[in-house]
Formats: sequence, structure tokens, C-alpha cells
Amino acid sequence: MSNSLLNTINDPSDLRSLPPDQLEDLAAELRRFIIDIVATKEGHLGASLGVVELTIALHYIFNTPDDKLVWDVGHQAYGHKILTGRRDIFDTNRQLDGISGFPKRSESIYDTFGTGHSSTSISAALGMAMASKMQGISDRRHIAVIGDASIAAGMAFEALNHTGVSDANLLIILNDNAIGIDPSVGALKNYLTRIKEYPNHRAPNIIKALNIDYTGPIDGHDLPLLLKELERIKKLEGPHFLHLITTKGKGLKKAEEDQVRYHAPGRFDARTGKLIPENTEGLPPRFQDVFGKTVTELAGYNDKITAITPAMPTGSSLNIMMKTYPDRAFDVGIAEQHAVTLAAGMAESGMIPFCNIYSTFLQRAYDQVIHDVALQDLPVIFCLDRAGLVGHDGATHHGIFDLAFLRCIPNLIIFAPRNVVELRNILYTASKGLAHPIAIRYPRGRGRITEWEKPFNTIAIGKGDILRKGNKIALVTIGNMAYNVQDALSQLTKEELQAVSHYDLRFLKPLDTKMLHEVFLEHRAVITVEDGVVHGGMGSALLEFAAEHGYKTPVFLKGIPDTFIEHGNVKELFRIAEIDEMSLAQELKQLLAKM
Ligand SMILES: Cc1ncc(C[n+]2csc(CCOP(=O)(O)OP(=O)(O)O)c2C)c(N)n1
Ligand SMILES: CC(=O)[C@@H](O)[C@H](O)COP(=O)(O)O
Ligand SMILES: [Mg+2]
Repeated sequence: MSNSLLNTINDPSDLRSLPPDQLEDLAAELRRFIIDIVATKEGHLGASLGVVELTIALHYIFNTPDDKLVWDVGHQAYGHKILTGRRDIFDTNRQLDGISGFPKRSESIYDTFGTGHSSTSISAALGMAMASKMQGISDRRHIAVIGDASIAAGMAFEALNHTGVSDANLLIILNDNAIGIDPSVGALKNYLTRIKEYPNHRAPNIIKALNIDYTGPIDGHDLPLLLKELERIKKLEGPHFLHLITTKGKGLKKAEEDQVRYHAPGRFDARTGKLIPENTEGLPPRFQDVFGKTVTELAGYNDKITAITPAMPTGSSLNIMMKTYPDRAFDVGIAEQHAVTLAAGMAESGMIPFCNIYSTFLQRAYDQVIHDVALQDLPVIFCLDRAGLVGHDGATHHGIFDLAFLRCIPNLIIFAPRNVVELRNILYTASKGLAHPIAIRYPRGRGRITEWEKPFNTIAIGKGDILRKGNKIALVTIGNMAYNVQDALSQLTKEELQAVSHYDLRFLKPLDTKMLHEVFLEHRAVITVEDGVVHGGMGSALLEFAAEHGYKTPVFLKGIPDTFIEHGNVKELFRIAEIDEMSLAQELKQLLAKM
């Protein structure tokens, strides 16, 4: 297929000059363009394919960028990027120094609001619409496009509640494909299914009941119908809600058939859609799978064990337990705040809840961790997946703040396993019952240990590990940073190596004070290495310890600097943060040369 239409569109004004009867051909070209690039460059696929017609219709009918368009999550905005001046650089999507996989204000005037975390679009677009009113701009339109899984989150409900009493010019478009990453859940999903199946049934319409004008449900792939509806709604004042039914993965048969797998499928054959299998034979397991398998195994020994995920059963591998023990493992939808307090409630009633949340999404539930869990000292077991630098999702998704924002919370134990065996053992230790809540943070992807299904061992709370002893410099790491340091050490000479100790702190809280006294008493310099922000994280904890005990030993903090780290592969990002093996080896050599 040639891109004869797509190649003429350098921004939406070019699109608006096309006659409407060419838009369906354009949709086919745009869909093919997305498939061809994502097939080799990877990224999110199904969501963008599902909104191709909507994307064209929005930019055709509305006067973007003057009219403001906000995409929720933003993983479906590839078509939007391609039509708004980024066609020729779309092959850099999610790569180091390339464009972001999400809308980003610094990237384009068409990206009105940065996203990545879900359910923000209605609030943001309502804010813009209210601002337009206050500024006397009456002809500007504001549109939020939100998915059926994202609209079920608390924040979206809060925004709808406000929208219903506002006279702002806001159009909320619900892109309802009945799936998030995994199938959508909950009573709202059931309600949406009912109104799709029986559009004329007499149950009160929730949206209308909130005083918001409702249209739909209509077929979101029917371009002429979409154009007609948007043209009509555009002329109306006040808040409106348009309910679209779409198919995630539309236009690529395999993506339509296996919507979970094709949310972000990795590499695939652009013609057939067939996945290009990764050769994983002999590779160590992913941290998430060790979590999923171990928690399921533990649940088999103890029927008080429960587990919760806010909308990430596949990503967290909790789907393993959900299959085996469907009565004790719950997907609560995109509802991180609820997930945390639900776990607190279960802990209060004597259950042993494992609450698995991606580190970055726990940011949503900070107050719940403090107010509902830690303050009441309820022994919830937080399993924080995707901690540290996650790679291509970039700044919105790196789990780099957790150590800093959790460290200041009383009662909370904080542990980072350096490998999957430690992860397995801490899950076991926590399942036996702790006196306090615990946060266990572990990274995206695979570790280095293949043999992981060993008999369980109890981990002593607050106890670090001495990995090697030297006499001049103490390296202190947490979590899988131990391996970056081990790789750096392999680059030292024998003589240099003798001067270096390596300590794995393991517990950021409570600190292993005995080990830390040894660190400060027996070395002339300390280097801390963490895959979290340096301000407030493990390095800061050691500085506080040193100050409290009057140690004057210089401490050098290595970690994520005070800037947002963008997207790229994890190795590239380690390099940027200077916590890769080369940077660490260089730092060590320079320091040793001065001693
Ligand atoms: C706060 C938050 N929690 C979880 C996620 C992970 N996540 C990304 S997309 C997605 C599903 C979104 O589903 P939906 O809104 O229906 O959009 P679709 O993918 O179907 O277009 C989830 C759970 C997120 N981005 N933000
Ligand atoms: C858009 C979004 O938030 C998710 O799709 C996220 O990209 C998943 O990340 P993982 O690939 O690490 O599960
Ligand atoms: Mg959806």
C-alpha cells in the first residue's frame, strides 16, 4: 500500500483540506503505517489501531491545536502523533533521543497534556475548558478521550462528578473496547456492556443522571457517522459525553483475536501479525514470574493469603494465582488507591494480603499507604514491580521515587531483593506474618539467576549482606544494583579489587546499623549505588546515619540525578544516570588513584 494520502499530511490543516470521501483510504494508510513501524520498533499497538478513525475524525472536525485534545494514558496516540507532524520521525518512537511513546507537551503543540498514567484526561480537559471560560474564549472546544478501563478509576469519577455541575465546553469521548490491558472488570464494565447490548433499555443512564448530555453508543469505526456526530456536538455548549464502541487492535486480525498479547506485542511480522518469538530458552526467569509463581505456591499452604492487582494481572503475573485461586486473587481495575485500602481492610481482618502495584503507579496511592496502612501498622505486603528504570516507557513510568517517598513513612519495612531467590524468600518470610507492613521493590525484566525454585529460607528483617571485604572503599548497593557493581568490579585490577568492599543493604528500613558502623569505621570512602532518586533515597539514609554518628568519611551518592530520565533501553539509561558498570568502574578507579 502506498502512503499517497498520508504523505501529504504534515499537520492537521492538510488533513482538513481532504474531501471526506478520502478519509477512509487515509485510515487504511495510517493503520498500515502504525503496524509497519511497531512491528519492528515495538511499542503499544492495539490501542492506537482501535482509534484510527476517531483520531482522523477529531483532527478533521476540530480546529486542533487551538481546540484542545487530551488523550488518556496516551498509549493510543500514535495516529495523533503521525498526523501532527511526527510521521517522519515516528520510527524513533520510544528509542533513546527519539519521540516519546506518550503525548508530551515539550514534543508538540498538539500534545496539550502529558500522560502515561491513566484517568487524568477529564480533569485536565475540564481545567482547560474552565480556563477558556474565565479567559473569555468562547469558541474553543476541549476534548478528553478516555478508555473504558481508565474511566473506572477514582480520579475519572471525581472529574465526572465535577463536570456534571459545570457549564464548561467539554466533550468526553469514551472509547469503549471492553478491555484495558487485560479484560475490563467491575460493575461499571457490566453496565457499559448492558447499554451496548440493549441501548434502549430503561435503566437510568449513569452519565445522564450526572447531568451530562450523553450520545451513543455508536460505532467508533464508522467514519461518516463519527464525522456527523462530532460536527453536531461541536456546535453545542456545555459538557457532552460521546460513547463509542471500538475494537482494540482493529485491522490486524491477530491483534483483534488476542487483544491482551497485542496491547504491546514486541516484534511481529507486519504482514501476518504473527509474533516473532523471543528465544528465552535458558534465560533466567522474570522477577514478575517468580512473584506470580511464588505467591500462588504460598497461597496453597495458607488459605489466609490473598492478592490484589490494580489492572495489571498479566504485567504482574498475578494472573497465575487468579487462575489457581480465583476466590483469593483480585483484579480491581485501575484503582490503586482502592487496592491499597482494600488490602488494609483484609489485613485488619486477619488475612495476609499481597498488594502488587507497579512502583510508578503506587504514587497514586501515597496517602492510602500512610493513612490506611502504616499509621495503623497493618501488615500489608506491598510488592512493587517495575521498580527502578523501566526503559522505553520513559519518564512517566520509571519506578525511581519509591525508596525516597517510602523511607519517611513510620512502621514500613522496605526491602529490595538483589535477585529472584531473595524475592522468593522475602515473599515467604512476609507470608509467615510480619508485625508491620512491608514494601518489596523489584525491577522489570529478568535477573541473573536461573535456579530459583529452591527450598524457602526466612530472611532476617533489617539484615544486610557483606558481599566482599576490602580495606579502602565501601560500595553499598540496594536491590539489583549489586550486579551493576559486580560488573564494575570485574574491570578492576587485582590490587584495586583488594581495596574495595561491597555491601548489599537489602533493607532500607530498618537499617542494618551494625553493618553500617562497619562500613564507616573500616573504610576511607563510601559509594552508594541505587536505581532510585539520589535525593531522599538510600544514599541520603546513609548520609543521615553518618551525621547522626559523627562519621566524617566522605560519601559519594550514585543514583538517579535531580532530573527526569527519558526513554531508551535500560542499559542506555543506566549510562545516563552513571550507574552502569563502565561509569562505576571509572569512578572507583579515579577514587582509588587518589588514595
Ligand atoms: C494509574 C495507572 N494505572 C495503570 C496503568 C497501566 N495501564 C496502561 S493502559 C491500561 C489499560 C487502559 O485501558 P483503557 O483505558 O480501556 O484503554 P485501551 O487500552 O483499551 O485503549 C493500564 C491498566 C496506567 N497507565 N496508569
Ligand atoms: C501504557 C502503560 O502504562 C502500560 O501498557 C505499560 O507500558 C506496561 O508496562 P510493562 O510493559 O512494563 O508491563
Ligand atoms: Mg479499553
